[in-house]
Amino acid sequence: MPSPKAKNPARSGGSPVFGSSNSRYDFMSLTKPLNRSSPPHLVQRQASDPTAARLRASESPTRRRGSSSSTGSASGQGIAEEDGIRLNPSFVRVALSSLLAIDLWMSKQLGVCACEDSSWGSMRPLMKLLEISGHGIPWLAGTAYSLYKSDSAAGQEIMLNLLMGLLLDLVLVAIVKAVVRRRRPAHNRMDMFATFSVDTYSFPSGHATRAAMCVRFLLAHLVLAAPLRVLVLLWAGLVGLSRVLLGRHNVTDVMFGFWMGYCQYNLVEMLWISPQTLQGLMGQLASN
Ligand SMILES: CC(C)=CCC/C(C)=C/COP(=O)(O)O
Repeated sequence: MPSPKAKNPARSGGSPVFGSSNSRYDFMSLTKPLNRSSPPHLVQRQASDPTAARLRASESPTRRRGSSSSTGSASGQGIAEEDGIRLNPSFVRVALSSLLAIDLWMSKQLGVCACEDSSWGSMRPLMKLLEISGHGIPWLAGTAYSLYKSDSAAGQEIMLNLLMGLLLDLVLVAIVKAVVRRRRPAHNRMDMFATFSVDTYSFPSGHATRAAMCVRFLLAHLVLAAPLRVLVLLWAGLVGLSRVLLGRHNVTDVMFGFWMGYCQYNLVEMLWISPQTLQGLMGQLASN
């Protein structure tokens, strides 16, 4: 993830390319030539840098092998061979770096409601309303209340499983956020209510996972008229979009979040607690 710190050289010019240092992605200049005395993590960055690769190609092992014969240095040849390996940056790494660069650029362009004086700052209250509609607290409270109020076994079963799904979502998102540790976009104003400490991180968007999982859940278990089904889908899409417009997330955080939430629903189905399972569990608890 791009370091939001002003130290970042690419903020003041140069093309954004990513490298990972301490699990963080930073900008680096494409225009700087390869520095042989670079620390190892920078050398690693330069390996994924196509321009740097071109620069290195101009001193490729074949060329240097010729020049090394003039110097006759065995160690020089060793370095050339070593560099020969670095000259083949993996296509996946380059593609990933480019994707991340596009992601950062797009997310910055789309963060038009990040603060009141942003270009679409007047839409911020509406975006924050969408944020609240996808927040964990109203969903947990609403589901727990419906479970409590439900007087049919079928209704209780559905609400219990939705509650379980919501809790599972919180745990899984917290694990991924803690592992990936991608910082929120620099233009985000951290004024969200009721967050966990892992919510300082942005990958994946918890709102997007919850929205995707809940939408699948509701469409599968509630009998809704077609216009309502469309509305539910639209709501999820808008929650995802609002995350980027508010500057809370990069586009990939939300896209991955939607995918993760979609998959989480499969997990909820696999772990489905039926009245029989519940009775069995209760029986086991009572006998222990
Ligand atoms: C306090 C509870 C129950 C949930 C926290 C919900 C929350 C604030 C998630 C962060 O969402 P994003 O990752 O989309 O910003």
